[in-house]
Amino acid sequence: MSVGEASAAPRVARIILSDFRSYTSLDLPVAGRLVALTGENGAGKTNLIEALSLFTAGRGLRRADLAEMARAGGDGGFAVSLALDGPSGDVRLGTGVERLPDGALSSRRCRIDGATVGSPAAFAEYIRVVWLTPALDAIFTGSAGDRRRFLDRLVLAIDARHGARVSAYERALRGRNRLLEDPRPDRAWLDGIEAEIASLGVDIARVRSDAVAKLAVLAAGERDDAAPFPFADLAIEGAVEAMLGDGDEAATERFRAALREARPRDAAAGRALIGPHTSDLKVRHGPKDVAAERASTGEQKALLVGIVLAHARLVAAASGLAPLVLLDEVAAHLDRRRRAALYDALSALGSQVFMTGADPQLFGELPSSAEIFMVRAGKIELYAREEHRS
Ligand SMILES: Nc1ncnc2c1ncn2[C@@H]1O[C@H](COP(=O)(O)OP(=O)(O)OP(=O)(O)O)[C@@H](O)[C@H]1O
Repeated sequence: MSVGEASAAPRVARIILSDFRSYTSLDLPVAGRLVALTGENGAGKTNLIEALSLFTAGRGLRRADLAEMARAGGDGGFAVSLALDGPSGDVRLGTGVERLPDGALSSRRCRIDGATVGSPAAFAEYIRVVWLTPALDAIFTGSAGDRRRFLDRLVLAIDARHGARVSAYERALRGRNRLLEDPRPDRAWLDGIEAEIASLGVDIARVRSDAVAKLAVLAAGERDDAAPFPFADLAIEGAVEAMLGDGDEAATERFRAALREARPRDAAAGRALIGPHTSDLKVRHGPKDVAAERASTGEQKALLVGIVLAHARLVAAASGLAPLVLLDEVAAHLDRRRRAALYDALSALGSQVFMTGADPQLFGELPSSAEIFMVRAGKIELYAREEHRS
C-alpha cells in the first residue's frame, strides 16, 4: 500500500482494567475518536494510556516490568482488555498476568477473542500503537542508545517482527562476547555466530534505513517552513548502514569480514564495536537547518510532534491500519496556536487518539465530537463538555 492510500482506523470502544496500576477495576466505554483525559497529577491518566500501549510488542510506553504494572495491594496479577471496533468487525484483545493456583505468577498472557496467542506482536493484525511521552523530551540530547530505541519503536509499529529481530541480534552478540572471552575461542563457532550477527545486523540496518527514508519522504511533502510542527531531517549514521549501498548480500559479507577482523579488538573491549547496535539517528530541525539538540525546548517538542504525526501517517500507509495515537502531556507544552494545529492534524489523521493533560482548558479547542474524561483516583467519568464549551 502506498503512502496516502486509505486505511482502516480501528477504534477502542471499551477499556476494561483489573488490578492495573492505580485501577482496581474499570470498565470504560469510549465513543470518541479524539479522547482527552484530564485530572490532577497522579490521578491515573498516564496509567490508562499505558494500558493501551500494551497492545503492541514490547513493554509499553513506560518500558515497565510487568510486576510494576500490577496494582500494589493486589494479588500480583492484572488484566487489561479492549473491545476494538476493527476493520473486520468487533474483536476483544486482552493481556495481563495471572496468579496461578500453585501461587506463582504466570508469564504475560495475550488473548484475541479469548484464544491465547504467543506474544503481543500478534495484536499487530488488529491494532498499531504509536506514542509520545515526556520521557522522549530528552531524546535529542540523550544517548545514541535512546535514539536507537526510539527508532526501533518507529520501525516496530510498521514491522511487528522487528522486536524479535533485534532480540535475536542482541542474543547473538552476547554469544560472540562469551566466545571471545576464551583466549583460544572455537573458530567454527565464532564463524557461525558472526554469520548470524551479520545477517540479522544487515536486516536491522535495512529496515531502519527504509523506515527513515519513508519518513523523510513524508516529511518532505510537508516542507512548509511556517508549519506549526517543523519537518525533521532524519538520517541514520552507522558503519553497517553505510554498507547497504551495494545490496544486502554484499553488506552481509562486508559486515561479516569486519567482525572477523575485529576479533582481537572486540575481545579486548568485551563487546562488538561495530554493528547497528552502535548506530545513531541524526535529527535536524528542517526549516532552521540546525541539529535538533541545538533547537529550543519548545522547538524540540514541536519537532517530536511532527515526527510522531508523520510516523502515524506512515504506519497507516504501510500497514493499512491508522494507528492508535497516545499523547502523554503533549498539549501542555504547546502554545494556543500549535495546540489548535495539533487538534486539526489529529482530526485529519483519522486515527483514534488518547491524550492527557492536567488542565481541562488545554482541550478547549478540541472539536465537539471529541470526548473528554475526568480522571480521579482510579475512577473516570465524562467531563461536562457542554459546560466546558459554553
Ligand atoms: N502498581 C501500582 N499500584 C498502585 N498504584 C500505582 C501503581 N503504579 C503507579 N501507581 C500510582 O498511580 C499514580 C500515577 O498515575 P499516573 O502516572 O497515571 O498519573 P497522571 O494522572 O498521569 O499524573 P500526572 O499529571 O502527574 O502525569 C501514582 O499515584 C502512583 O502511585
